Amino acid sequence: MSLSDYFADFIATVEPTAWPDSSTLPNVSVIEHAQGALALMPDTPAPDAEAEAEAEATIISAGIHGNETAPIELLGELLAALDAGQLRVGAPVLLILGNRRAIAAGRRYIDTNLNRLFQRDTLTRDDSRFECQRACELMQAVDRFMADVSGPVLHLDMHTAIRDSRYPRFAVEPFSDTATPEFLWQRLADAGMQAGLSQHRHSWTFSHYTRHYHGAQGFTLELGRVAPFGGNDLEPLAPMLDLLRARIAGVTPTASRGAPLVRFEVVDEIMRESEDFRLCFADDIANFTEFAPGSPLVRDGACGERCVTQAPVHVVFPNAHVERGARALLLARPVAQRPVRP
Ligand SMILES: O=C(O)CCC(=O)N[C@@H](CCC(=O)O)C(=O)O
Ligand SMILES: [Zn+2]
Repeated sequence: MSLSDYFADFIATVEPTAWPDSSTLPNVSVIEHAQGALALMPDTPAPDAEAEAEAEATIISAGIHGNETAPIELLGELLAALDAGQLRVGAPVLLILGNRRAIAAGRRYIDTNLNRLFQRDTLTRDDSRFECQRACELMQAVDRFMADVSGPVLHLDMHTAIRDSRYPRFAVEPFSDTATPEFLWQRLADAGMQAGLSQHRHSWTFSHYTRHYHGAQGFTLELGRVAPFGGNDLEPLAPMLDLLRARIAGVTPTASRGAPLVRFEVVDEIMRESEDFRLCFADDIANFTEFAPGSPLVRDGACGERCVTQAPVHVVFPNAHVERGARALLLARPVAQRPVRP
């Protein structure tokens, strides 16, 4: 069975799909850590993969939100290249397709937002909601992969945003006590990312999981705007595809040096507290739109109106339709840029 067929079956079938014993990839062990989560472990790592100062193993995930199709198409490109022998596995990689039922239905989620559930001890297998079951499986898959690899790991969890953005491609850095090394930010810039947004507190997303519990480097990557399958412009994502290919091959990416990311940090977040909740600005504003002090942001039946207080803020991921108690928008401010060395 090819990798492409395996993942296509995984989305299409309601029955569990098992990875057959015989792998079609030469010199690579394929291990199914969960349905839709395959580890590719090379018998002999590429020389670069061991020499690199950066993380050698990679977790590549797509489809955590079912309607975010560009990342699924990128994963499809990687699978096709692996199947055709055009891409060799030179470093361990865990390939994950997240929310099978939501992908098949073309929806963000079925029962609840999968990307808020990656927290140990709060989630149990007894919670029958589809995404709760899936989060348990994916956490276990990551734990198993991490037990098999040595050295640092990079997790790239690929998404697309609901709305336009002043920076169409941006990386969200989960909260952590340890800083992301500068060379990794530059790797993302080389891969066509335009901005970086650092979280100010735990958010229990998938990339936060690998970072928080396993000390991996991890990012949520926003790769443009949500579109149906076939409606994505993959051209601006070509440098990202190059980075993913290089990670799998265990080689240093050859991409040209991209402009440094514009860096932001989250300073606050606003939760939806009641059913009676609305945004005080047009529903179609772009991510990173700036609001001046005094501007009203949201009106909530439980908490009243929230306005910008002191300095201007940039609004990211505003969404009045999230579940009650969930994050409805992030407020961010620019981080002073370090001088660029020639
Ligand atoms: O456009 C939106 O409002 C959401 C796009 C998306 O799914 N973003 C991720 C970001 C996760 C993070 O904060 O790291 C999400 O909301 O899960
Ligand atoms: Zn998403």
